Order: sequence, then C-alpha cells, then structure tokens
Amino acid sequence: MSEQTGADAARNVSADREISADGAGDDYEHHGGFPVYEPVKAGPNYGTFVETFRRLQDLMVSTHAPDDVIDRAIEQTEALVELLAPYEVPEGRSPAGFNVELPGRGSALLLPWKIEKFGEDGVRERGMFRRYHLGGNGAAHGGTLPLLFDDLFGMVIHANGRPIARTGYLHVNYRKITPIETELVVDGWVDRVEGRKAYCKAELRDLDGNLLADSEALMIQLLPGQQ
Ligand SMILES: CCCCCCCCCCCCCC(=O)SCCNC(=O)CCNC(=O)[C@H](O)C(C)(C)COP(=O)(O)OP(=O)(O)OC[C@H]1O[C@@H](n2cnc3c(N)ncnc32)[C@H](O)[C@@H]1OP(=O)(O)O
Repeated sequence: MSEQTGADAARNVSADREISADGAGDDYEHHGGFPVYEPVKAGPNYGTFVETFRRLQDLMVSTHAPDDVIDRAIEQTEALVELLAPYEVPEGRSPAGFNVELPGRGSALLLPWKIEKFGEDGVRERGMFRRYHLGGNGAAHGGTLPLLFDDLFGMVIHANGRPIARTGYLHVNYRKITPIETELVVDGWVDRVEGRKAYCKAELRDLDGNLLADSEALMIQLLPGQQ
C-alpha cells in the first residue's frame, strides 16, 4: 500500500467534509458567514509559476542592479501585469491557497512550506524562510513567524474537524534566532477546547531538534453569519 503524504491527508480530510456549492454534506451554518468555497485545482505548471514568482521576490530584496536594468525590469514587470490582469477573479476563485500539494498551498503570500502530516492530532509542515523573509543578520523577520503560525493554526482547526475559526490572539515566543535558507519543521495541534474556543499550540524547530520559537493561539469558532 502506498504511503499517504501530508498533502494526501489534507485533501482527504477536505473531501470527507466536502463543502459543496449547495452546502450538501456539510452543515455550513457552522462556518459562520464564510462563503462556500470549492477548491480550485491548479494547472500542471502553476507550482512553477508560483516558485518563479518567489524567486523574483528573493531577487527583489537581494539585488542592487544598475538603473538601466531596473528600467528593463519595470518594462518586463509591466508586461507581466498586463498579461495576468484580464484573469483577475474574486476571492475563492484562484488556485492560490487551495492546492495542498504545493508549497504554501500555492499562495505567494504564505511561507513556501509543505504539509507533511495532517490529522486530528496535529499538522506538521517543513520548509525554509527564504531571502525574501530576511529580518537582519541572517535571521527571519520576526513578523514572518506569526504568518507561519497563524496559517498553521487555520489548518490545525480544519484537520481537527472543527468549523472555520478566526484568530482571537496569537502569542509567539522567540527562543532562538530563526535562520533563513535552512530547513525547519513546525508542528501545531489543538491543546484544549472550551466551547467555541480552541487553544492551539505550535513549535518551530531546526533539524537538530532545537526549539526556535513556540506559539499559542486562541481560535474562536464563528457564530452563524459572522464574518
Ligand atoms: C486543506 C486545506 C486547508 C485549508 C485550511 C484553511 C487555512 C486557513 C488559514 C487561515 C487562518 C487565518 C485565521 C486568521 O488569521 S483570522 C484573521 C485574524 N483574526 C481576526 O481578524 C479576528 C478579528 N476578531 C473577530 O472577528 C472577533 O473578535 C472574534 C470572531 C474572534 C470573536 O468575536 P465574538 O464576538 O464572536 O466573540 P467574543 O468576543 O464574545 O469572544 C468569544 C470568547 O472568546 C474570548 N476572547 C475573544 N478574544 C479574546 C482574546 N483576544 N483573548 C482572550 N479571550 C478572547 C471572549 O472572552 C469570549 O470568551 P467567553 O466569555 O465565551 O469565555
């Protein structure tokens, strides 16, 4: 039997609790006032598209090019904007963020980490902070860690079988410098539940097991109709 990957597990969990266009198979009231999302499948080259964009983001913050090169970069970027603009769609209609097999689920906003484990007992992701995420002196920008944790907690809630929740608070303890361009692992889980309130925890470690940062968040289940 082939081994199930984290992405397979995430896809299966989502399919089990399928949120179909008519809401069948899911008591959609439990997801507050969220619109009904149908996962938008990425085409075969979408991952390459996002990765190329991420490489560009890395170069944006790590180059010092001459003015004529910047002028050419503007021209080429404007051409890219012109190419893509006609295909702009409303929230929930782009593949960005829906494709669990891609780093950051295919969203350029999210950290390009891959889901390794996705279950009721927690979610694990593996990846790197890149040059784009640099704060100073080789460390990831402190603001990028809450992004990693917040998105992880969203997935932890989903994997735990709970309805959509919003973050009430998110606390981060920065225990050690988090290096960029170094493979790291983050684990998140539901620690305890009190009615609508799910208290979640997470730990970010290097591959030697050193704890770099940990986080606790209160994820609050939305009321019917709540945005
Ligand atoms: C496979 C594919 C997977 C895809 C997965 C998707 C991943 C997506 C990932 C994206 C994930 C991104 C997720 C995001 O980033 S969500 C974006 C960031 N969060 C927000 O914008 C939330 C803004 N805030 C609100 O909307 C409201 O305040 C909410 C809805 C949160 C609560 O307002 P509401 O009026 O409904 O409730 P309440 O005020 O009666 O509070 C209820 C209870 O909670 C307690 N309380 C509240 N706040 C705090 C606090 N700060 N510390 C301690 N306690 C707090 C409160 O005392 C009360 O307790 P109790 O008296 O009942 O005991």
